[in-house]
Amino acid sequence: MRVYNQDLRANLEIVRRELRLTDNPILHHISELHSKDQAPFSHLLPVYVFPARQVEVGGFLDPATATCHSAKTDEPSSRCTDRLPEFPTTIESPYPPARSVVAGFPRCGPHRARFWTESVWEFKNGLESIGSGLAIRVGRIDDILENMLHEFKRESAVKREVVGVWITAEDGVAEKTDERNVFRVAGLKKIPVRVWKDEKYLIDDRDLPYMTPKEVPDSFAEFRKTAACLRTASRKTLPRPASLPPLPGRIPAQPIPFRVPTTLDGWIAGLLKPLYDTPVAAIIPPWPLTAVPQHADLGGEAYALERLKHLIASGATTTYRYPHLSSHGEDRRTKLTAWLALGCITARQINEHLLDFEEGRTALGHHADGYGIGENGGTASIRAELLWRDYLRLCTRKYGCKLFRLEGFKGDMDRAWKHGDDPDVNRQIQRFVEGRTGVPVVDTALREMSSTGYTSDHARQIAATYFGRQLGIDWRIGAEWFEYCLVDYDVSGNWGHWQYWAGVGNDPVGYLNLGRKREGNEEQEDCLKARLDADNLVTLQSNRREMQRTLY
Ligand SMILES: Cc1cc2nc3c(=O)[nH]c(=O)nc-3n(C[C@H](O)[C@H](O)[C@H](O)COP(=O)(O)OP(=O)(O)OC[C@H]3O[C@@H](n4cnc5c(N)ncnc54)[C@H](O)[C@@H]3O)c2cc1C
Repeated sequence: MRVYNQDLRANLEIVRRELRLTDNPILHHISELHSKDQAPFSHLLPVYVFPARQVEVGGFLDPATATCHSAKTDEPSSRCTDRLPEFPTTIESPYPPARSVVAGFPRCGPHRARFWTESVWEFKNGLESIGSGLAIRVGRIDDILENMLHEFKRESAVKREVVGVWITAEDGVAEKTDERNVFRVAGLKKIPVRVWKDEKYLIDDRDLPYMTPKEVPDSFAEFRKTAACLRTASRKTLPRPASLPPLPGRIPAQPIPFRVPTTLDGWIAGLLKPLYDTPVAAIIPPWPLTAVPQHADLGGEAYALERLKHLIASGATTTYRYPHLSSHGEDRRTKLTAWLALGCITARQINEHLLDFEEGRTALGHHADGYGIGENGGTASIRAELLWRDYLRLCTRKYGCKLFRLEGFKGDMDRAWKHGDDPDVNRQIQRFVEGRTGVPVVDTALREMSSTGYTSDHARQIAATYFGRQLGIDWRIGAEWFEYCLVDYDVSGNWGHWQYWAGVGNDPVGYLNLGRKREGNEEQEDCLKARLDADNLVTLQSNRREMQRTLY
């Protein structure tokens, strides 16, 4: 009989878009149990998987696992082991390329890939600072889980077992499939799975008045009524955990044929490498050197909080949405979305900071206009915008895969869409992607987005309206292009808005007439002035002059 000197009972946490320590329900709960010595496990293993269906992971294929091919016969001969192969090799990924369904764009472009990696890495550093760590892997969540559960128990002087798998719920269709697969894999080993609520939104799921997703109204205005007072609609944030149970000693490695790096630079290089080889990389025109990117921030929780504090201290949260006041430029928009999308910060953290400022509870922002005098137009607008995020997420919950259907939530089968198989339409798509449509305001938005990963809400609306309603092209291609470009890509935010502006989503939407092309593009210029408030245009307009020098 085998004698164990000590049991190792590990809980496995599959980390998703909750890349933060503060206001993190799972970590808060574990930390509480750990501090009272009540945790039902001795070790915690947080695991993050870069999903192969969303981001190209070919840059991590390990040549040492390649199948060697004879130069003459080109037939597989043996598994390569510890030396570089003599003959050309093929390393096959077990996963299909991460490409969009309609147009075949890579699903995640360089701006997001970098920001995402930085955010994961900073989360890993944060976990290490409180006694834990993070195993970062690539592939499919269920494959990694299966491998981990299998390898975990391998020969050891200590009895090692995984006693639970925890994961946070998400509403996207593919994310739901991942969840089901986690249940399947863990179920085969009789390991219980616990699904936690996603708490990065403004209004907590438990406070919504709907019994089922079907009850979510098809109009934002209607939904808005569910939270009469947005200031108090949010729950309290959770404190940063003081410490966590340690990692189990031996952590199963990344399964072949991949090998994962041990540095941030290695991760970024691995994710960017396949992108440079795609045709898309070659067609994006260069960003004019003198133009200032509006979103040049780094990924990770610390940077998100720094940005939020800066917005409050500078008074930008008070002047938000007031185009004629003095805060032109960089701070006209919060630019918090990329962090929100990855869960580096939560909407309720933003709300809580705004409340502290409005009530003068902390010294932050005490020199700024609006300090200590209650809600103002700016802070109220930010809350209203954050509610939009909540709403779009609930629409995804309600409509599932209809989010990606051409006929949209409305099921509008009457519209005749143009498709890329027509050569003329294909050329229009190409020009849209390149930011060379000939409509300056659209081109400015598109080129800013592809070059920097960000453009403002109004600029996005204009580009989406132009593509979906003016050109009448299959709007999903535009949505897929945005998915590639945007640093703040979020499945509900992007696809929900594209439906809306293409006129197949919820809420009746006004038609944003960008005007026909004509001499001097005066109409577009007027439209630009009307739709894009002075805000980011200080940057955008000076960028535009630079761009037009390159473009026209
Ligand atoms: C075609 C199109 C595609 C979009 N794709 C995305 C996307 O992939 N991911 C995404 O998060 N948002 C998306 N949006 C919504 C919006 O454009 C961005 O949230 C906003 O531009 C982000 O900039 P910001 O952080 O400076 O936001 P601000 O304008 O400063 O707003 C503050 C916060 O409110 C939220 N917010 C603001 N405007 C909206 C809005 N219209 N809808 C929902 N939430 C909003 C954001 O979380 C934002 O961080 C899209 C909009 C359009 C028209």
